[in-house]
Amino acid sequence: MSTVAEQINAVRANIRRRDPDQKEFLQAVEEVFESLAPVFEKDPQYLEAFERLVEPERQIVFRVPWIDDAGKQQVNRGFRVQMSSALGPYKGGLRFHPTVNLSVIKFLAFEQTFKNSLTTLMMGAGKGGSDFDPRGRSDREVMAFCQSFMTELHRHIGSDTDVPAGDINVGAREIGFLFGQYKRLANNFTGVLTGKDLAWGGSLIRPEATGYGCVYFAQNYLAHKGEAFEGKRCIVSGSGNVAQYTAEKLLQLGAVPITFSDSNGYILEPNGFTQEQIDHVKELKNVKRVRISEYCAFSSTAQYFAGKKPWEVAADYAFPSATQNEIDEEDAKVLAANGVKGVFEGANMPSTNEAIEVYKSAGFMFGPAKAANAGGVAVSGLEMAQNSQRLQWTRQEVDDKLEKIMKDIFNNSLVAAERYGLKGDIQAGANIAGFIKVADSMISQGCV
Ligand SMILES: NC(=O)c1ccc[n+]([C@@H]2O[C@H](COP(=O)([O-])OP(=O)(O)OC[C@H]3O[C@@H](n4cnc5c(N)ncnc54)[C@H](OP(=O)(O)O)[C@@H]3O)[C@@H](O)[C@H]2O)c1
Ligand SMILES: N[C@@H](CCC(=O)O)C(=O)O
Repeated sequence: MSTVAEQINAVRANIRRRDPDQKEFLQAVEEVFESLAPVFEKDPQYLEAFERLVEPERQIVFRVPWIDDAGKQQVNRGFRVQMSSALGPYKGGLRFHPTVNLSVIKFLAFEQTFKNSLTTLMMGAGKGGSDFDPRGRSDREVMAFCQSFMTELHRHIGSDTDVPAGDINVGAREIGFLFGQYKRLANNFTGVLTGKDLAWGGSLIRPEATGYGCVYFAQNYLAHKGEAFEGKRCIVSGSGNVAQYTAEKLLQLGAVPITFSDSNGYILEPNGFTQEQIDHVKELKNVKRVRISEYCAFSSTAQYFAGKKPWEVAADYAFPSATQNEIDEEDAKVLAANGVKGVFEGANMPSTNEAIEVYKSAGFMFGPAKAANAGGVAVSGLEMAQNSQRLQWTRQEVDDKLEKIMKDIFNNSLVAAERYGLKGDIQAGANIAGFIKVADSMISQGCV
C-alpha cells in the first residue's frame, strides 16, 4: 500500500509524462499541486479528482484560413480547450497572439477552472485562441480572421455549452465580429459570448471588471493587514484592458498609479497618472492601436524606458497586468529591494513559481491571479445571468455585485488556508477553495 506522498508523486509523474513539452501548463499544475497536498492527504478521493481534472474534457485544434488585404491566403491555428464542465457551461476567453499554442491555452483553461469556481457563479472553464497576430492588420483583415475562426468554433459553443469571451488582443471589436458570424451561422441571437456591446446584450462594468476587481481584491487584503491605498505608489504593467482599469480604480481609491507598459518598454509618470492621462492611454491603445511610447508626446513629465520592464521602479505595490511570466525571480528580488510590499496579479500567471518563492520569503502580500483577476469572468457570469433574464442591470448594481464577489473571494481564500493549516497563505487558500468546489462536484457527478 503506497503512502499519500507516493500517490501524489505518481500522479505528478504521469502528468509530466503525458505532456512533457507543455511548459506553461506544467508550471500552472505544479503551482497548484504544492498547495493542494494537505487536501489530498485528508481525502485521497480529491487526488483522483485532480488526476481527472488535469486532463481536459475536450481539446479542439483547427485550421483558420483567411485572405489578407493583398489578396494572399493566410493560415492560422485555432484552439478551444474545454477543461471542465463540473460547475456549469465551459467559460473563458479567447487570446489572439503569436505566442499562443496548446500549452498556453491549456494553462489558461486550467487556471480558469479554479478562478471560475472562486467567483461562486455556475461556470465551468475553458479557454481558446489562435496564433494570429492582429498587430498591423486592418479592421477588414481582423474581421476576415474572426469570421473564419468562428466558422469552425460555432459548432462547439452555445449559451448553455461553452461561452467564450475576450483576452489578450480580443476586445470589443473582435467580440463584435465573432458574434456577428456566430449569429449568421447559427441563426440564433443568444448570449454565446460575453464582453458584448451594451446595445446587443453586453453588461455595464464588464470592460472595467478585471481591473476594478483586482483593485477591490487588493483593497480587502490591505484592510486585513491594517493598510490603505491612500498615497501609495503602484506599478502597473501592460496598457490594455486590465491595466487601464486597474490604474483607474487605483486613482479613484487614492493610490498613485505611476507606470504602464507594452512589449516594447514602459512609461513612467513620476507624480502619477491623472484621469485625463489614463483616458489618453485608452485612446492610444483602444482606438489608435499604437505603442505606449507615443504617450510621451502628450505629457512633458513622462519618461519612456525602451526594452525595459517597470519592476525597476521604487513603489509600494505592483499590479502585473500584461502576460504570463512577466516577473521572474530576478525581477521579484528587485521589487523586494525597492520596497514593494504587495503583488496583485491582474494578468494570468504573471509570476514564475520562483518569483512567488521570493514574494513569500520577503513577506509580501500576494494576490494570486486565480483570485485577484476573477472579477472579469465574474461579470461575464453576471452578463450571462442578464442575458438569460433578457434584462440589463444598472452600473451601480453590477459594480456592487463585483465588489461583493471580490470580498468573498478574499475571505473564502483566507478561511480555506486556515482550515488546512496554512494560515495567511492566500495563494494556497485560493487554490484550495477553488479546487474543493470543483472536486466535490466531480465526485458527486460520478466518474465522468
Ligand atoms: N480581459 C480580461 O477580462 C482578463 C481577465 C482576467 C485576466 N486577464 C489577463 O490579463 C492579461 C492582460 O489581458 P488584457 O485583456 O488586458 O489584454 P490586452 O488588452 O490585449 O492588453 C495586453 C497588454 O499586455 C501587453 N503584453 C502582451 N504580451 C506581452 C509581452 N510578452 N510582454 C510585455 N507586454 C505584453 C500588451 O502589449 P503589446 O501591445 O505590446 O502586445 C498590452 O499592453 C492577460 O494575462 C490576460 O489573460 C484578462
Ligand atoms: N480572459 C478572461 C475573461 C474570461 C471571461 O470573461 O470569460 C480571464 O482570464 O478570466
